[in-house]
Amino acid sequence: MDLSGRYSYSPLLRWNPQVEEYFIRAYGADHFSRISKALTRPSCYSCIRVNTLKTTTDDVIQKLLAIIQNSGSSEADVASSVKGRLQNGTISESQIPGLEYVVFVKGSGPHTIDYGYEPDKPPKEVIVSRKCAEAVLRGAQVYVPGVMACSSHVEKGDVVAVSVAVEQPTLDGGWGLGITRGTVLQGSQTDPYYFERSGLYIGQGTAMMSRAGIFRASEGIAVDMHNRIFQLPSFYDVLEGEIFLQNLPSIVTAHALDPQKGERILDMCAAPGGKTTAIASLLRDEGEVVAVDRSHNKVMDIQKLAAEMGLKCITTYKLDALKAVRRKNESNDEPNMCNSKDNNYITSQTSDSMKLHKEVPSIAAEGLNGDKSCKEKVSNEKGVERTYVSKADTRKNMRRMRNGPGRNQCLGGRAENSKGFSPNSFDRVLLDAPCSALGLRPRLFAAEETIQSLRNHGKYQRRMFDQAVQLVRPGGIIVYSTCTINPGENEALVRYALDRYKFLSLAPQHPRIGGPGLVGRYEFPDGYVE
Ligand SMILES: C[S@@+](CC[C@H](N)C(=O)[O-])C[C@H]1O[C@@H](n2cnc3c(N)ncnc32)[C@H](O)[C@@H]1O
Repeated sequence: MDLSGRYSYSPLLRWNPQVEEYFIRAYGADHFSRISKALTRPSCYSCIRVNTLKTTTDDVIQKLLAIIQNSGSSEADVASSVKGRLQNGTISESQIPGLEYVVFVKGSGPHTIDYGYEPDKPPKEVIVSRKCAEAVLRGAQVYVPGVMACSSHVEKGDVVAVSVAVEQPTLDGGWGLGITRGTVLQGSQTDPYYFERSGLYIGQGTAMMSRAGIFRASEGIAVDMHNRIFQLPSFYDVLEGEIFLQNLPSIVTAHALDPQKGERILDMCAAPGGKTTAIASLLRDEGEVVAVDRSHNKVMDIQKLAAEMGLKCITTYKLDALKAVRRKNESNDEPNMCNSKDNNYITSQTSDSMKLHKEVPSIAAEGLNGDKSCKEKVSNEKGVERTYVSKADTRKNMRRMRNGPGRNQCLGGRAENSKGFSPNSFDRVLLDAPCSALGLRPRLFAAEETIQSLRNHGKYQRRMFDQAVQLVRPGGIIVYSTCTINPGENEALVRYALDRYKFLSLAPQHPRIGGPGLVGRYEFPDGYVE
């Protein structure tokens, strides 16, 4: 029997049938099929944003080359782990105008792997969960919790083939993983998911524990992946504070916002802070970036990243972006709504500005003729005075000062609560909205999203956008971005914004990477028109 197809990597992404039909209608069958296939693979480039406040692009390239060559670098330990993965890699400075501080490192793949199959002597195997496999495809190792099943008699040091169990249809019409953790594999067709795992082999590795150890331990590396389908460099812990690994569309999003020194910027859904720190760097740390997120722990992550990158102009708050506009009775300021009739906005829309990057589409909505009054409020000081802190929070803070940090404040820091901000109080607002994330890759399963769940994302995003519009000053800029391919969360939001807020218009964006956005309409079976 020819089993070369079985021990290969040729996944087919599963979608909810209605969602698939909707995307095919939006993109066309061929284009959607290419998108769907591309989503199953990692990007062949790693993208590094250089922290130009601490170092230079040339310096980073030199250091990375030194690490690869393992030439007396103080990061020798890391070097040895990076080296193997970078042998085929090339490092280059971005040629995109304005993005000279971005470095690309090329990976390779997909590679064909010889799993050593011989008739009647199948290789020893490990099955991992889908999430684990997606991480492995991005360059991670196989950690103990990700292992679902393992051949009998696997000992430490054995070479194992690694495949993935992807969700399958269940009898009740849903999707499930019908495999019990700890299952013993026989290498035969009676193994769980035997046929379903055909074409889902993601590489070969060395078992770091015996089979018993893998299922007894609660943490640690189970399989050291030495032979991968995709070889991507891993820069975990390398040049900390000097570089930040970030997808190119995220870097472009910060550029689209075009922050200017001294401005006051709001990042409405900021954690873990990738775009916040990109904006602060573009400001050269001069101005104020107010970064909010609704999760306390995630706000702490932003603080940690800002400290690591040496950025001081970032102020963080825990805040629900749906309540980002301070209520009138909590403010002394008279709200100066930017949609008041007195504001004489000019709407200019060019077809050019509809060319949105698909992975992270963004619009810059600009009121061209607004007043710039909020500029003078900007300083490099923390913007605590601009946010309302309740009496309860003040009491809590005093208690904390007396008693020291609580369990959640183990870093010594804390996330200040905010009750929101005054209307028109920001020069620019980034709304990097929570979304269906259907543009993130590699992805091995996509059928969990339904038409209804996609529509709910859209509703949530529109409510957030309604807040963003109020917070930006007349003449200011809003950038909206997602990491999904769902037009209902991208182009449809842009349509909503322009229809509902006549004073908004699309603004040019630099740099512009990718093609134009989609134009059209879709009528759902329930009559809903998008
Ligand atoms: C796409 S991620 C943001 C990524 C971030 N901008 C970056 O570049 O690192 C979306 C974030 O929105 C946050 N979020 C979701 N709902 C929120 C809400 N109602 N208010 C504030 N943040 C929210 C999530 O906690 C998550 O961190």
